[in-house]
Amino acid sequence: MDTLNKHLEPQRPPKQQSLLPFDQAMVSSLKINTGIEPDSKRVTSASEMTKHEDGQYFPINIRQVPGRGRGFFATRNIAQGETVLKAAPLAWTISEEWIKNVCLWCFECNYRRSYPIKARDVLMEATNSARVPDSANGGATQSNCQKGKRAGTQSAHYRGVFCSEDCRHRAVHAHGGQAKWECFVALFDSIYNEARAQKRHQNNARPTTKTSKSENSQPAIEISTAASVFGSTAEEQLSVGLFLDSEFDPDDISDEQLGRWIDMVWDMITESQMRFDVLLDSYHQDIVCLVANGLCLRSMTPILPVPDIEDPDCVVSRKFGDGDVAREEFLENIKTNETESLRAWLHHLYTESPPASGSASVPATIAPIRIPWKPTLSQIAHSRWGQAFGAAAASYALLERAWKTTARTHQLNELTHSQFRAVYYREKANSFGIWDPPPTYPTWSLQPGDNQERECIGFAIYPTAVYFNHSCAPNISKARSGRTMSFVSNRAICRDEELFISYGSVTEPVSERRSRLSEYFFFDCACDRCIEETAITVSAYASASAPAAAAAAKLRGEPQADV
Ligand SMILES: C[S@@+](CC[C@H](N)C(=O)[O-])C[C@H]1O[C@@H](n2cnc3c(N)ncnc32)[C@H](O)[C@@H]1O
Repeated sequence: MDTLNKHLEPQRPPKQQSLLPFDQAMVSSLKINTGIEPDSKRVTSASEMTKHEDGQYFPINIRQVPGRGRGFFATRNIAQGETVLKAAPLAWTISEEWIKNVCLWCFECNYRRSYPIKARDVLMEATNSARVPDSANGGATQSNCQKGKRAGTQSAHYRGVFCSEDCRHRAVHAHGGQAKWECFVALFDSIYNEARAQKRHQNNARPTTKTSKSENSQPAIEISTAASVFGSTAEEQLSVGLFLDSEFDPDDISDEQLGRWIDMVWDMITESQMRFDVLLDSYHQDIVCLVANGLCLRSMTPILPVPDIEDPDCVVSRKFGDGDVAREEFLENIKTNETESLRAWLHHLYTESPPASGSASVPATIAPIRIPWKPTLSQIAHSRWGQAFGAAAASYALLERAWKTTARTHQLNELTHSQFRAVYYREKANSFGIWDPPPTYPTWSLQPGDNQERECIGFAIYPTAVYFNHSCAPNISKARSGRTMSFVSNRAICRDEELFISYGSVTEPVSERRSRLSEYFFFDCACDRCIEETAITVSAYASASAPAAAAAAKLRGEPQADV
């Protein structure tokens, strides 16, 4: 979404993010049980729900929109500057770069010095009752963990901090108490340890396998690995028929088929125990931490009923828990973009700009024609999808190793690739970058250069806020105060109007905006501004390019003539 920003692949992303209509089958596949018992104290009962001072809930509800899935709509007229939603994060992570300077709970950033209260202090508190004062540490205490480290026990790499005891207590409580917090910190520690070990290994061996941040980067997955994965898949797994049929049309393949094919590839990888020696960049390491946090938190929250979007009192219309912000306790309802990303790439593969005669400059996104061909393995591995897939597989490999290490000392069930993917592709598509200084209304405008003045200090998923669709002329702006994200109207909005944020900068020409959204968020933007500007763009070509005009008509939802 806005900052959904930081979700570009494979390099550390510029700006943004993505969701499918809710699928009941997905819920079952998501009943993640990591072995941590649900904490009944965390259930928010209906009686605990509070209303705004004026007795109103947030003035929004969710409706289905043709071509865009679900979206937020105004349930009454909204004045400019009104807060339409305040959301609390369900899962979050602070980037390693800022880990000692940003409070793990309130996201307060102190660039000048590290905060004194360490996440690990909490971890060791229960297991080592004796704590010694540390006069050199601003009055904070030094745990036996640190003493143990000097005594030669396994070194700890996770350096998360809190700005105050209050924040520490809130975080421990939110994670389900001391024992679960210890498990959570131990898991993060293992992730950091694994990542460092991998870095050392790579530096000693072949530094060239590093995931590059540049545009024409090395594939995140090595060609030889890709060949063994995609080779057998492409040749042998005919049930889906991907890549083999010269008449292949990506639109003829259902989500279910694509999903089966993806499942198959993941099964092959895990069954072959293929080792992904891909060095993850810091962005992907952040995402692994976010997924770990999501899996841990997910495992300790009760399975709540899925909201009925036709119900005017559905979950996002309420405000409850955690002060005065809306909080939804589950991830199931969030849209995954796993199959969408594959479909988008297939489209990219099988479409091409029309021939040069009179229409060379028509943007490819609005004038597709099919070119039947079969991509080579190298093309697959080098493709945006191949790279994204490689990064996902390497992320899973890293998390799985860390998970196993943690399971030796903490109660964790085995992690499966389905559980990982269910969280990974939801969080990756829907999380917001946490920018510092925080965006504040009304100055936050996402003009070019805005983000250059800010640091992306981490990522967070706000499940109540994932229903905002994108518009290149948004009527909602974001503002962050601590960990709370507020959504504020930037103009008067009429009852029943859809509410939009922008998933990044909206100042570029229409073709650039649309290809960026397509490339990184896997959708063809169907916002009013794009439709209007595309129609204008296309009318200039209309006489020369019938396919372009037809594509624009398709975009506008008009009946289509054959192209
Ligand atoms: C963060 S989600 C928004 C909620 C989503 N519509 C749902 O049903 O859950 C982003 C996804 O919504 C859809 N979407 C958002 N804005 C869109 C737009 N302007 N045009 C077309 N699809 C859009 C895309 O499928 C995108 O991946």
